[in-house]
Amino acid sequence: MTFTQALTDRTLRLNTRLCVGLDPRAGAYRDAAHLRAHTLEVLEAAAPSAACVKPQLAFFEALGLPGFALLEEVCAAARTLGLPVILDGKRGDIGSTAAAYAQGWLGGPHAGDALTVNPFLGFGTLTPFVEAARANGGAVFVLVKTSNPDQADLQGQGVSERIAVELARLGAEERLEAGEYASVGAVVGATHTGDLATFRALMPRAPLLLPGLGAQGAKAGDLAAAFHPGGTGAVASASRAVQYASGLDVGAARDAARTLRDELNAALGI
Ligand SMILES: O=C(O)c1cc(=O)[nH]c(=O)n1[C@@H]1O[C@H](COP(=O)(O)O)[C@@H](O)[C@H]1O
Repeated sequence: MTFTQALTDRTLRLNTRLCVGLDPRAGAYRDAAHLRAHTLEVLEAAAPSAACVKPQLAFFEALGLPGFALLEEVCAAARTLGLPVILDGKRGDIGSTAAAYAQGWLGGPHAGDALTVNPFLGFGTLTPFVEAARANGGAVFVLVKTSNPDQADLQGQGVSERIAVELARLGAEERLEAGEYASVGAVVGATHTGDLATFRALMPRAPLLLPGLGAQGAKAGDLAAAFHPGGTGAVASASRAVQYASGLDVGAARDAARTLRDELNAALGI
């Protein structure tokens, strides 16, 4: 099963459109062992409410080599729990370097996972990522309009819509059954509620990743326009609002994930 098939399957089977972000902050823990234990505990606690999990690579890179070992453990645990993995790396570079990123994060041990990708260097630089995703049953989520207020400096609506049109074109190259999504997805900040219907319409076959739920102010009740009827085609993502819902209380993380899942479903009338 490909990443997008697994995501849709879990969304419908568990009735959840929540992506749980894992952004373990070293400063929140006594030591590396504490960080590791808490991160794995949160993953397990939130999993029943999650359609997928999104480790942010920056927080693992910040830990040096032990961070890479922990990332492998997180990915393995997610697989055991049946959770598709989106590696949030926002990678992008000239084509030859992009190929190395694609090999590292969409091939080998990460085959079948998805990766967030930055299109700033041009549409041609997406090719190695898209090819690796297609070859390995994975997916890419390309930044279209990010959740942060500063995005407006460079991401005018015209730019974001141009990216969306290109992603739709790439998605249309794939032969899909009814209800299936392409391996080329898009990141649209959940904070841009007024734009969700536009991007949904521009990219009918793209799975959408909507980050910004919770800590950045986006509300589950405002995101219905990003979904297709039946509640497929998008996942909304929260990191701090789950992992640190109440300090390091794992029960609170479990409850927060459940609540966000339920709020997303309520907004869709599901
Ligand atoms: O690609 C992402 O996931 C992403 C895109 C975006 O536009 N905004 C955004 O916040 N993110 C990531 O989503 C996570 C948001 O974290 P919280 O604000 O704690 O939920 C971080 O890991 C960000 O790097």
